Amino acid sequence: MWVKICANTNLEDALLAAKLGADAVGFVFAPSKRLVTPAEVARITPHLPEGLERVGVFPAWSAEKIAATVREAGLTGVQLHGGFDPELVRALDEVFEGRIKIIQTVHWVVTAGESSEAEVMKQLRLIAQMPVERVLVDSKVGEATGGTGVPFNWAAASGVFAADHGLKLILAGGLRPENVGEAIERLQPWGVDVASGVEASAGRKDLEKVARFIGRAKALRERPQPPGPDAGEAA
Ligand SMILES: O=C(O)c1ccccc1NCC(=O)[C@H](O)[C@H](O)COP(=O)(O)O
Repeated sequence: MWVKICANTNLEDALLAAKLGADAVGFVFAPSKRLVTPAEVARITPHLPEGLERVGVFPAWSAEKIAATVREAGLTGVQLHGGFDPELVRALDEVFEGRIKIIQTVHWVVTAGESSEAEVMKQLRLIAQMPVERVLVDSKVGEATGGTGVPFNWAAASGVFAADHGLKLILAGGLRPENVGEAIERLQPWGVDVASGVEASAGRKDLEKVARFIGRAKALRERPQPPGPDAGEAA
């Protein structure tokens, strides 16, 4: 199970996530209580272990601005969190030539009486035609598109996660040490992602919560995937 500990704001927390077995750490460049600047991340990444993925979470910026931030901040991946824009994905693929992993975020709207199932399924079909393998499914609560701490309707999402769209789905939104095991068992994602659920306060991680979250997630395996370029990297 691939695990990303997101919304890091300092070296100590990012190193802790690495030490406890995270596959990736995230840094948020979108408006957030956990916002960091490229210069701040540039001071953190040189001190992280080689194999740890460093993912920037981006709002709807231009390809040029994202690429410049990737270089300045020393990132290995980009998470496109400001909506699905095929032109942006193509432009980034051209600039990075496969050297930087792209994660496309898709939002599941958390609103009473509504289901995002059809819309999310439609977006996944479109993304499957793009040079993107990884898709993060996250909660949208009102205007908040990340770091919400609110899970979406896993029962309604089970068909979406079980469908064979050839993508690596990463589950996010309201995960915590207490519910990540149930979430994995119900949806069998390729990976899981957490921000607020392992914090002591906004932007500060809680050692014990991070340890319990990673321990629980790593004890469970994802559904077997067809072999691809990433095969075997997230055991
Ligand atoms: O974490 C944030 O504060 C954030 C704010 C705005 C856009 C994205 C953000 N985080 C991106 C992530 O990948 C989070 O891990 C994901 O939204 C899950 O957050 P949480 O529900 O708090 O675990």
